[in-house]
Amino acid sequence: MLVCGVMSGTSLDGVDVAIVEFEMKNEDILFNLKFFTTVPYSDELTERLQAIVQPTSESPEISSMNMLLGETFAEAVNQAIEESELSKEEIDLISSHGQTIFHDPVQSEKDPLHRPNTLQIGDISVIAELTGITTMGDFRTRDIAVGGQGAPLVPFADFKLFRSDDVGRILVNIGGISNLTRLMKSCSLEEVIAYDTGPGNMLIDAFVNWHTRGEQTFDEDGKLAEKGQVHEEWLNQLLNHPYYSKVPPKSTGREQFGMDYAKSMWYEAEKLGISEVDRISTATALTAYTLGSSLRNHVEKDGVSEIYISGGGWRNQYLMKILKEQLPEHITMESTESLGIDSDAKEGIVFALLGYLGINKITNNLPAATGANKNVVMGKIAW
Ligand SMILES: Nc1ncnc2c1ncn2[C@@H]1O[C@H](COP(=O)(O)OP(=O)(O)OP(=O)(O)O)[C@@H](O)[C@H]1O
Ligand SMILES: CC(=O)N[C@H]1[C@@H]2OC[C@@H](O2)[C@@H](O)[C@@H]1O[C@H](C)C(=O)O
Repeated sequence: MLVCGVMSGTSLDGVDVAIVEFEMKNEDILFNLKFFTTVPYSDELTERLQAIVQPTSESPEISSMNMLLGETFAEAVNQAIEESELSKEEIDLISSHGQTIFHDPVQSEKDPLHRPNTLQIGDISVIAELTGITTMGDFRTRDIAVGGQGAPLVPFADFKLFRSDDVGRILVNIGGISNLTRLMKSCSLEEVIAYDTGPGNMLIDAFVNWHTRGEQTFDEDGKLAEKGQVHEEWLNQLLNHPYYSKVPPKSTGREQFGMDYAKSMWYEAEKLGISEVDRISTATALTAYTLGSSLRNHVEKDGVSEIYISGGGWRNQYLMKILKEQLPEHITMESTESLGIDSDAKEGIVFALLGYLGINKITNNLPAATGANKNVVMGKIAW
């Protein structure tokens, strides 16, 4: 079966399209990435989305953006199919994550009418109509409906694709947020541990944007962070954020580590007289330390010896250098490319897999990672 996975992450910079062939062999799922591309959003679209992901955004804008993103995703898929030289008739399914606009998966204790919720937009009916291909999407709500956090969803696919009978592994993705999946040697699905560790590139991107007055949107290869000094005292204050000491399963996003938090950090640093470049170094260290301390917890007690990184953070060489310094020397840290998976394509492949399972009515959530009270088939379909 050929599935086109469509992923648009928290960085709001574009949409990834991965065309993947799947085959079920006994218990194993075999996959073959046929084509991958990233279609960047226009600057205007990124700006609009940055406004829409704020909790103050209004329903008319969100509702209209739902339709516009449906069109954007459909165009990206049509372009990918054309470039891949496959024909539309060969593609059995589009599986689209959508763009997360809001994620609030914990029941409020104060408001009895509040409900755990998550919202991914980019309407699947529009995608199905403009591509002519059956489309699946809106995965997370089904997991929330059974008491889960609706995130992270990647660990289920990590288990299916990377679990080994020879070695314990941790898969890490550093996108806007960082997350990890721990797969002990020969582990069962129930033994998987996975959670968001905290910020990934999100704070670094915001700081670089402000420092360069909008000229740069990220710290290319970590060059700016490398120039500065980590401000240890401020870093220690930042490490007191309550999210880091929460016990998994846990997930986070812009609601905790987005623009409001970045702004409060930036002004706090200004008051403390910390230079802009040192703020970028310290934000980079915050990502490395929080991820590093979570990794250490697992490598030491769970017999893990291999760590594989995906997501844009892999390209931030300074971040990777200080992350490596956090780990015991015998641990190998490589990109998922060494497992045969392009690190940028990984999330697209994962959503193609979740759709492949969903359309075959096979459960595709992982209660151990999301906290759900049962296994369910996530995803809605537009034929
Ligand atoms: N050459 C580079 N040097 C440093 N950082 C980079 C480089 N290339 C990409 N990045 C970082 O990677 C980010 C994009 O990562 P990615 O595409 O994995 O995020 P995402 O999928 O949107 O997020 P998430 O996985 O959290 O949903 C950019 O915002 C940037 O910070
Ligand atoms: C609600 C939401 O979109 N969460 C994203 C986000 O980006 C990274 C992290 O926060 C993770 O929890 C999740 O995405 C990946 C794809 C996941 O569900 O595993």
